[in-house]
Amino acid sequence: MTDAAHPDPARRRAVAAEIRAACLNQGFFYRATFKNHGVSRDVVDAAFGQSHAFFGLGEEVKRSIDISKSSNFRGFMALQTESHDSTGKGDYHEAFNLGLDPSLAPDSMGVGRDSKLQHGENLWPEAEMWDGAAQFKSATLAYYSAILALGQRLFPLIALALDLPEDFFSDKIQHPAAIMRLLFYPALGAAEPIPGIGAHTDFECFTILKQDDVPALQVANRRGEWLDAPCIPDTFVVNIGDQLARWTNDIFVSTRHRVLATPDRDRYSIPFFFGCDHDVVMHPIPTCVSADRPNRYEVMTAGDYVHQRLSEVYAAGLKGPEGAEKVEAK
Ligand SMILES: O=C(O)CCC(=O)C(=O)O
Ligand SMILES: [Fe+2]
Repeated sequence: MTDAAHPDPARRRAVAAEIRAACLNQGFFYRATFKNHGVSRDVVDAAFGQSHAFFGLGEEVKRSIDISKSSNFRGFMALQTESHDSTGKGDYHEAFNLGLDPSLAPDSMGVGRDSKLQHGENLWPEAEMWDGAAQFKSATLAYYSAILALGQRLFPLIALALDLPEDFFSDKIQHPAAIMRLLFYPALGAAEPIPGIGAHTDFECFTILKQDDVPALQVANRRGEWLDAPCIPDTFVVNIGDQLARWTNDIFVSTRHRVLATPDRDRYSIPFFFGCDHDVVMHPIPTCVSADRPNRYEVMTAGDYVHQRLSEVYAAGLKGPEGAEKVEAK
């Protein structure tokens, strides 16, 4: 997949057809990172460089921005804090979560019914604790901005792929509920295998994932068999999330995926979860319902849907910060 917002409509329709085929079948596709996507290699390299630096810090600095100090699920999550796996041992990764930063979009702050969940403060390390704090913030936000823009350019292609006008989603992604995570999967060594992240589907419309060169990601096909999603240099993996699967009346597939334990190498990845504005009412997409395929889902707002998913996650025992029912979780 190489072209995003190509000026030639025929080319855009061709790309959209490729996306449609991928989304109907496996819900996963690869996109070239640097070609025509406005995401520079420097921005990607700097974000990964800063991710290495951050996770290499001592516990004291990382814990200073622990997620328990956030009212909206931002900040650092220590190893095995969350669990997607039925063993309940906790996924073997550390994370740093952020959302749309007030410094990037002051006009989006406080917008919407549950603006706290959608938009709010991120937690950043203090310069007194880490002299690399400013660099960490600027590289992370540069990457966030680049991928936010890429996601906004992907929506018109998704619209075309669904036989909708290209601008169908434009008014629905004005204040996007986009959450990004820096993930660090330390080498397990000889320890008993624990999944890096247990099998799950993502909540939002789609995820734009950048992985490093350590293979560990797997996706389930329709028969439930696990297939490797290899690291293809200079690509993003894009996968459809539950919000879009639901909105498309299950025409698009939200695929289960997982990350295996990495025995002898550390692994880093950066997923970016792109949800639409929380006050959008997810009426079934008109091209996805018919007499033969009636709408399968209750109509609700994107925000209510995310809340519902979160309460399921919390009911399953993931401990959140105070006011957890108000927070974004993965
Ligand atoms: O690290 C990866 O490759 C995937 C991460 C993931 O699936 C998630 O954070 O939801
Ligand atoms: Fe995921």
